[in-house]
Amino acid sequence: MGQYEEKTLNKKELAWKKDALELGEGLIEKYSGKEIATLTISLLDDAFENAMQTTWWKRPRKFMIATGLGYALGQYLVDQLGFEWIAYKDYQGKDIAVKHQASGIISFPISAIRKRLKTKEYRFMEDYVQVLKKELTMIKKEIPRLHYVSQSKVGLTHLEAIKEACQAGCKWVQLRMKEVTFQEYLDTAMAAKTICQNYQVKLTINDNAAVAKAVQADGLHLGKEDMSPLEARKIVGDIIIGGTANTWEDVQRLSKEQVDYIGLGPFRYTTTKKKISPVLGIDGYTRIIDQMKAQEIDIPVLAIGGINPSDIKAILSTGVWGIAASGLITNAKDKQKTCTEIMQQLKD
Ligand SMILES: Cc1ncc(COP(=O)(O)OP(=O)(O)O)c(N)n1
Ligand SMILES: Cc1nc(C(=O)O)sc1CCOP(=O)(O)O
Ligand SMILES: [Mg+2]
Repeated sequence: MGQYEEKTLNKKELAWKKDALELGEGLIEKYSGKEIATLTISLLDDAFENAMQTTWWKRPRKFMIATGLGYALGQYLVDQLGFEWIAYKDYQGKDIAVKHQASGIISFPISAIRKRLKTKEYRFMEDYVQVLKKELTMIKKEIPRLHYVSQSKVGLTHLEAIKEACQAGCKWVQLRMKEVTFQEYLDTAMAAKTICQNYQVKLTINDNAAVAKAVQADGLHLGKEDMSPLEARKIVGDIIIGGTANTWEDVQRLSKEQVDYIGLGPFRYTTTKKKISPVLGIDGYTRIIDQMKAQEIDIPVLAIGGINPSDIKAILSTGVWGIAASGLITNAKDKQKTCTEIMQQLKD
C-alpha cells in the first residue's frame, strides 16, 4: 500500500460532522418513520431503503443521503463498536473515516453509502456491521484463563512473588504496586519483564500506561480511577488492555472502549484491595454475563476477588472466561500444586 496519513478531525471537520449528524438524524426520522431514541442499524437500513424508494423528484439528493446517513453509520460504529473518527488522506485524496485503534481496522461509512447508491443496494448496513464485528472477533488477542496479580508481604518482594508464580506455571502475571514512586515502579517493571521473558510469561502492568510502554509490557490493566482505555491505547498501542468492572453499567462502558478483557469483581470480600465494591457472588456474575450475551458483548471476563480453587467450577458455569487471583497464589504453601490445580479446572 502507498503512503497515507491519518489525523484526528480538525475544527472545520468537527463542525461539518456535527451538521452532517443533524442532517442524518432528520433523514432517519423522516424516512424510517420513527423517532430515534436509540439508533439501531435496522432504522438506518429502513431510512436508506425508504428514501431511495420515494419517487425521484421527492427523493433527497444523493449527496445529502451519503453525507447524512454516512455520518450516522459512522457514529453508530463509534458508539457501538468503539471506533474513532479520523481524517484519512492518501494519493487519491482525503476521506472521513472511522478507525478501531486496537485492531487497526478502518471503515469508510460515507464512501460505503456512495458506492451503494451506484450499485442500488439500499439495504446493506446490517451485513456491513456484521462483517466488521466478525473481523473484530477474528483478531481478538489471546487471553490466558489464569491471571496472577502480584502482591508483596513480609519476606516476599513483588519480584520474588512474580518469579515464584512463573515457576509454578502461571502464564500471565500482573505487576500491581501501590504507593510507589514512578521510578520505583519502572525499575521493578523492568526487572519483572526480564523474569517473565525468561519463563515466556505475559506481563501486564497495573494502573500506569507510561510504565507499560517503557518496559514494552504485554498488557496494561486500568480501573475506573485510572486513565481511560481509549486514551491509554494511544500511548501503549496494540497491547492487551483490560478494564475493571463492578457493575453491568461498567461493562457497557468498557465494551465501547476497546478493552481486550474485563476484570469483573469482586467475587467475594477480599483484603487485597482497599475500597472494594459490593460483592457479586455467583448470582452477580450470572446476571451480568447473561446481559452481555443478550447485548452481544463478546469480551472475555475474568472473575476477581477472594477466589479459591473450590469456587472455580461455579464461576465458570456463569460463562466467565477465567480468573484473576492474588492472595490465593501469593500465600499458597505449594504454589506449583495450587497453580496446577487451578489450571486443570480452567483447562488452560
Ligand atoms: C484483572 C484485574 N481486574 C481488576 C483489577 C482492579 O483494578 P482497579 O479497579 O484499578 O484497582 P487496583 O488494582 O488498581 O487497586 C485488577 N487490578 N486486575
Ligand atoms: C485487585 C482487585 N480488584 C478487585 C475488584 O473487585 O476490582 S478485587 C482485587 C483483589 C484480588 O486479590 P485476591 O485474589 O487476593 O482477592
Ligand atoms: Mg487501578
